[in-house]
Amino acid sequence: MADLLQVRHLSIEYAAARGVVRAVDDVTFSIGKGEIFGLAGESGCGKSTTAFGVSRLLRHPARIAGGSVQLDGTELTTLSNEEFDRLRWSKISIVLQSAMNNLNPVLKICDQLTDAILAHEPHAGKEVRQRAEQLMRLVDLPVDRLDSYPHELSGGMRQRVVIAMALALQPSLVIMDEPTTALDVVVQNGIIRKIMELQKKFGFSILFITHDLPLMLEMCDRIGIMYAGKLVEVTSREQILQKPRHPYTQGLLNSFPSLSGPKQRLSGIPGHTPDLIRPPAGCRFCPRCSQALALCETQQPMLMQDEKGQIACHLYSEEGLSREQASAACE
Ligand SMILES: Nc1ncnc2c1ncn2[C@@H]1O[C@H](COP(=O)(O)OP(=O)(O)OP(=O)(O)O)[C@@H](O)[C@H]1O
Repeated sequence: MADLLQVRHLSIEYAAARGVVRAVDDVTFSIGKGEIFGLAGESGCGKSTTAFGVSRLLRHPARIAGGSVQLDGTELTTLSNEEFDRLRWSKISIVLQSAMNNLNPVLKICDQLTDAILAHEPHAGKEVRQRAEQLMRLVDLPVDRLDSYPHELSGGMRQRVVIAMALALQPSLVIMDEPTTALDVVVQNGIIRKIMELQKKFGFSILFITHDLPLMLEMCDRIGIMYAGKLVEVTSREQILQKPRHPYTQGLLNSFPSLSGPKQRLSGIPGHTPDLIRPPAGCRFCPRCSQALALCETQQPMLMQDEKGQIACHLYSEEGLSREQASAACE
């Protein structure tokens, strides 16, 4: 699968009163054309900051401290705001959890949809209303709701409008950060089914962020697991379901009830995430890891590629294994 998005060694910092928070640290991943890629990890691990970095939504005190983000070969981090505005909605769009509350309360839905289209296609003219009607049908909303104001729609309907807006110009990448979290489960299911249907129909790629790991495992082709600003494992849904490798991925999976199979006690992960202003010198997960080697305390594992995906863990590195064997031989 050809890559659509390439994120390379991306680092993002927040200048906080206590010091510099490196919320995203040397993160590298790619998303193929038509692929659904998920980012998972505990609260505060840097998922949203990564998504904001890719979609150029970072605001002071955040800044990109290094790395590159390429969309279809175009470097996004160095584009001027005007240049990026031309790509927003037409190549890359974003659906946030709070987006349904950010619709302009004094504009009818029709005006919000047509404004989005006209901003990129000023000559769309009369057909723009028809395009808005098509978009409403696309997300299963009654066309007469075009003449409603946002407060006249339910939360689920407003989020469908936001999804329609995100798809209005047929972007190649849609970033979805907790797109259904604020909605009840039934409405949530309907919207997720709709997103999947539209993704199949139009073939856009998705960067999907959610705390709902079972949902992510259902939706995504590949998943990146983040811990304390670092990517620790990137692999296929099948690999994660069958044999998660990183101890953190294993812990994360054990924190959620299984979708199938017998009921099991959830074990969770003891301890808490480190302070990102002063992260541990070695592996950031080491203080919470039941499988840690001596090396893990002092040396940060690199993200390595192998046939199963990418993993940053000394349990899978040659150096980690050889030291382990050497110390076992001494005992
Ligand atoms: N404005 C800010 N100033 C300082 N630190 C910030 C700021 N915004 C976020 N952070 C820190 O950056 C880190 C990453 O936050 P981010 O919101 O990206 O994580 P997340 O994984 O998306 O979390 P959640 O799942 O809760 O949304 C956290 O440690 C957070 O405290």
